[in-house]
Amino acid sequence: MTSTLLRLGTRGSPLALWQAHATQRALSQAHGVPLEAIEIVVIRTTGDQVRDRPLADVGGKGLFTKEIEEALADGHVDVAVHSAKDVPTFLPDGMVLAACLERADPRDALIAPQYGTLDGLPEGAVVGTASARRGAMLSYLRPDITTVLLRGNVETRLRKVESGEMQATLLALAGLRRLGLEAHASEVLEPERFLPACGQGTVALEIRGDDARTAELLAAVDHRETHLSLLAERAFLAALDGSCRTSIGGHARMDGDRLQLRGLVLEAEGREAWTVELDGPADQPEIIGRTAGEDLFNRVPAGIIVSERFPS
Ligand SMILES: NCc1[nH]cc(CCC(=O)O)c1CC(=O)O
Repeated sequence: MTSTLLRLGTRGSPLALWQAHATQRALSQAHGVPLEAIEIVVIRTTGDQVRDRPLADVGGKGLFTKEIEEALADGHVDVAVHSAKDVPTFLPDGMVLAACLERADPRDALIAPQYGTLDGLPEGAVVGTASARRGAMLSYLRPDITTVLLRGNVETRLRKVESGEMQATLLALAGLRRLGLEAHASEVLEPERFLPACGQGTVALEIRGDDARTAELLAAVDHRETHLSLLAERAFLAALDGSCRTSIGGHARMDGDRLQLRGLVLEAEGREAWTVELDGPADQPEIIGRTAGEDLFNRVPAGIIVSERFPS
């Protein structure tokens, strides 16, 4: 019998399981132990049980992470494996993001079986999404388009578009790839035009802040560029104090020893957008993120940014 080196907590959705298995593979390789030594523990979350309402109405961020963090706090698991994009801006006390796997493609993809591209969608087309950012961004670029709520897992969403219930949807390219569904992407949207969510495409590993043993084990799989980018993107979000009701995009990438961050806040209906671009030394991601966030915060009119800590 193999003894357990680490226990990974994850949701049970196909995407979450892919992430847990990727983490398992990376850790098993890095430490020269069999896959079975890295145990995967599936945990059901509140977010998994809500199908019919916008997530923001159920209580916003944390719906997909709370129960996993509880298992982490209780010591039932050593690591919580998350899609970085679904991790709330402010972690519970005592928890830290210790490591990131190498980022996959962070771009959003349009799935429009009949029309192909955003520009090719007919006047008044109906596009489904559950993301405030994607809905507002679409309206900003194409004010004639109607966005409707589209929830459910990736397969369910694709089926609704294929059946003609709506003309298009938008999904993360990374998620489509992980599920082997990339062929459904009819257009990949460049960050310059359609800024992804902070953390999109990144798998983040959360641990108890006082768990030095796990921190050391995870250091072996940490991808530096991804980690620095995530720190910048999350510091940007924190400075804006944004909830998932606020439409915020953010994307950082490294260029040599510099880190470049692009950030965006949209008015909820996509009537207006405010953008920021900032670069700085790559080893100061949090300063870059915070400075960019504060700059936008000062330029965006009151009422546009909904606070996560003091929800309205
Ligand atoms: N909110 C759900 C979610 N969380 C992470 C991904 C995709 C994978 C990733 O961004 O790492 C998705 C699906 C989507 O937005 O299309």
